[in-house]
Order: sequence, then structure tokens, then C-alpha cells
Amino acid sequence: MSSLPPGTHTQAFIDGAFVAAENGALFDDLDPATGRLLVRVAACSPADVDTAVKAARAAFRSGVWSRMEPRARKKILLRFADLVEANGKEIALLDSIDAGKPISDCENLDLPDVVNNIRWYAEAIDKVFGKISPTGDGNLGLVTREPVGVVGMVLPWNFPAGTLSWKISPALAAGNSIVVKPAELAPLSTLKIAELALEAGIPAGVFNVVPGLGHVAGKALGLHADVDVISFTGSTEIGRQFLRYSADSNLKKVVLECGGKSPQIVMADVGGALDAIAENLAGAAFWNMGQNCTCGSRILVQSSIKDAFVAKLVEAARGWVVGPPTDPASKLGPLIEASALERVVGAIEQAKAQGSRVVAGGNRLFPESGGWFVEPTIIDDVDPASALARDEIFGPVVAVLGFESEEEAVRLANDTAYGLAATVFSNDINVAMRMARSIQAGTVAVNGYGEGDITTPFGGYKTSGFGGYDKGIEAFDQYTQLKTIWVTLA
Ligand SMILES: NC(=O)C1=CN([C@@H]2O[C@H](COP(=O)(O)OP(=O)(O)OC[C@H]3O[C@@H](n4cnc5c(N)ncnc54)[C@H](O)[C@@H]3O)[C@@H](O)[C@H]2O)C=CC1
Ligand code: BAL
Repeated sequence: MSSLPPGTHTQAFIDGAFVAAENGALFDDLDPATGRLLVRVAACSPADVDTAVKAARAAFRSGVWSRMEPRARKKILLRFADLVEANGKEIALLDSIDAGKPISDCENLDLPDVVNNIRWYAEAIDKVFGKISPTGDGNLGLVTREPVGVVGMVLPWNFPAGTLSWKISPALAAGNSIVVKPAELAPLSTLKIAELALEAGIPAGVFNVVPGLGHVAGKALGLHADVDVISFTGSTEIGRQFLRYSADSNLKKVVLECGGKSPQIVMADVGGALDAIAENLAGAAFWNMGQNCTCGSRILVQSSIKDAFVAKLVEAARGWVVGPPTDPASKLGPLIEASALERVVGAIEQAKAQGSRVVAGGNRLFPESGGWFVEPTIIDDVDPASALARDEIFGPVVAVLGFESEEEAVRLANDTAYGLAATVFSNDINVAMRMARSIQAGTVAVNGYGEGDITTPFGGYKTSGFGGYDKGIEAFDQYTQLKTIWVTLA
């Protein structure tokens, strides 16, 4: 068992200092690999959230960051990225232990992305201009972009540092102050990154962190009357809550990135590519233990090649080795919490009872460890109307369904309340593009699972998203306010 790095922060970070919750409260942060207590973390109350928002507002009003020249903010943010990179191993270890994520993913995928994301928005900010509108001679219309003010961020646990970087990078680059509520299931990397932000020169009060429980600290942030924007990633159910909080408070802007049930469609014309596609889709389904909003949890295969494909998928699943998250050989670690294990195993049992066939995995692993490990699982002949085909399972469980025609594949793909991502595999570019245009999803990948990169906007159709985008230049839209200055010329 690996230990937390010495000096791991567990207190709130408010106005440039680590502090206990005002009432001294703590919550238990458990180790997903053992089920035992990892560490106790400050449980911020509504009063702590209010203190953090006040610090953020004061910093914003002072102009120390919000009115700093963009090129000076850029310089500090680039220093911040360098510090995150220099401390990358420690941040990766925090996420691996805290969230049960495989250390090789944290070190080789998540952390390089975090550093790149901060740099990308830092580099962009002194290149984003306002405009002069096309008026007649009697007027001058200036359209400028201003930071919105105080941004609240409520985060998930599945990519703790990664999702943080999607949100803080554009918000800070644009000149806002932020108050971050990390998930109580994995708050530790956020606290380390806040320390590095201060060290890089981001002024006290600009970057605050209020760890705590969702229905206490998250709710207080959502309802706070002096928060201008909330950016949330998590379940659709809690996303809806944030819309209610906004309606019940100050009509703050709300940006939601919620769940998905992303279809992966394999057309029969792919011919000899079946091995590579099976490898790719095993990764799409099992990466991060399937705890991924774009998880390829539904594979739709044209019936004439379904049996051949499933055999190859079963073979590919063998490469997804489950083990302790901090072991570099592990490709899968445990699920995040006991209730997740219960939900995932329950979904497998329900599918079996409904006549589906478990063709790989299906069981809990290493129960003696106390951790919440489960085998990568493939379930064939899944009923399109069943929960397994329609609901987000958030575990390493993939449902395989057959279809006859392109039209049926698109109908099945869209037959869900979600619309976050999809992939189409076809050797016919006309088929692939027709399907890409017909599928209701924020990201449709063609001939290879993927979420795009930091240059592409990421958001969802239907109940997968609301109000804006993470990533891309478009993310600046939610963290800036357009202002028109209309000048009457004499
Ligand atoms: N889109 C995604 O990447 C994610 C999707 N999910 C989905 O949500 C399911 C449940 O996972 P959870 O961790 O319970 O997600 P969640 O939506 O409950 O938690 C996400 C964040 O919201 C906060 N929160 C929880 N209840 C709140 C409330 N009443 N008011 C304000 N903030 C609140 C949490 O503290 C956390 O920071 C997963 O099984 C998965 O299906 C979860 C995490 C990430
Ligand atoms: N797939 C990365 C972000 C998320 O799951 O929310």
C-alpha cells in the first residue's frame, strides 16, 4: 500500500492560506483500494464558503488579477504550469491513491494534459480581442470582453486534476477569481494545485478551495448570491440542482457537464480492422474503470459481424489487468466507493436476470483487500430497453447490442436521455459522415474513440450538458461577459 506524500494538504485554502473549517469539522476520505480511512479533510460549512467567496470578490474588485495586463497574467500562468509539471509525480500519486486511478494513467495521460491545458489558455489570453462593430459615421460600437467576476466550480472525482484544469485554466486566464469545491471522494490534488498557484504568483484570494460535502459546501456555493457563474461536472441529478440553486438565488450562469451513455457503432464494412477496433473499444469501455463521462459503455455492432467482433473484444479485455492503483502494471484500479461496487455488480446481475449473456468478467475481485475492485465485464445480447443499455453504469461494464441497418444504428444511438459522445467505425466516409451528423452528441469520433483535445469544445446534447463548454476557445465565453460601449460621435 502506498502512502500519501508528506505534507499532503487537508485544510481549506482561503485567501492564500490553508485553514481549518470554521467549526473544525472534518470528513473521512477513504482509500478505494482498501476501503479504509485515508485521511480526514476539512468539511467546509456555508460560513466557510461565504468567507471564500468574500475573499474572491475582494481580490476581483482590487483588480490585482482581473485588471492585470493579459501578458502579465500569461507569464504567471506559464510559471504555474511549470510548477505543476515539476510537481507532476506528486499530483499524480495523490490522484492515484485518493481516487484509485492507475498511476500509469495519472502520470502519462492526466498530468501532461493538465500542464498543457494551463499553458494553452495562458498562451491564448493575450490573443483574444474585442471588436469594433460596423456602425455608421455617427457612432463607435466597441464590444469588449470582461471577466465575469467570481466563478464557483464544483468538481467530480473521476479526473480530479484533469477536470480542475479544464475549468480553472480559462477562468483564471480571463481574469476571474475562483472558489473550487472538489469532490469529497478525491479532494487532495486540488489542494496541492492551489498551493502551486500561489507560489507561481496568482495573488491571494484569486484561487480558493473549499473541500466539503456536496449537500453542504456545494449547495452553499450554488446558492451564494455573490457567485456569478457555476461550472459543474458530475451527475445529471445534481446538475439539475444547480439550475434550481441559480433560480433560487441570483440567476447566476450555470454550465453543466453531466453524464453519458456513449454509443460506439461498428459497421460491417470495417473488414480486417476488427482487431484494432476491438482493442480501441476495450479501452473506451474500461479506461479509468469505466468511470468516465464519455465511457464507451454501449457497443452497437452490425449483426453480420457481431459474433466475430465479440470474440475479439473478449480477447482485448484480457489485457486490462486489474490491480493496486499505485502499481505501474495495473491498467484498472478499484471503483471509487462501496456504493459504486454495489451498483455495478447489481447492474450485471440484473442484466443476467433479463437474459443477457456475460461473456467476460462479471465478478468482484480481491474482496480480501477491502477495496472495491471489479472485473472488466462484457455483456452480449443486451435488450435496448434495459437499464444496462440506457443508464450510466459508471463501471467497467460494456453492453453489446446488434443492429441491421444504418438507420437502426442511429435510432438506437439516439435512444437515450444523454448526448455526450459517440464513435462511428466505417470504411465508407459517406456512411461515417451521415451518421456523425445524425447522432445527437456533443462529440462524435470517427474511426477511433476520442474526446478531442484542449483545442476542441466539449459539451453535451440533451441531459448531458447545459449552458456552455469545457475546453476550446469557446470555454472563454462562459468566463467572460461581453460589454458594448456605444459612443455617440459629435
Ligand atoms: N460527468 C462525469 O464525469 C461524472 C458523472 N458522474 C455520475 O454521477 C454518479 C454519482 O456520482 P457522484 O460522485 O455522487 O456525483 P455527484 O453529481 O453527486 O457529485 C459531483 C459533485 O457535486 C457535488 N454535490 C453532490 N451533491 C450536491 C448537492 N446536493 N448540491 C451541490 N453539490 C453537490 C459533489 O460533492 C461533487 O463535488 C456517477 O455514478 C456517475 O454516473 C459522477 C462524477 C463525474
Ligand atoms: N472524460 C473526462 C471528463 C469526465 O469524465 O468528466
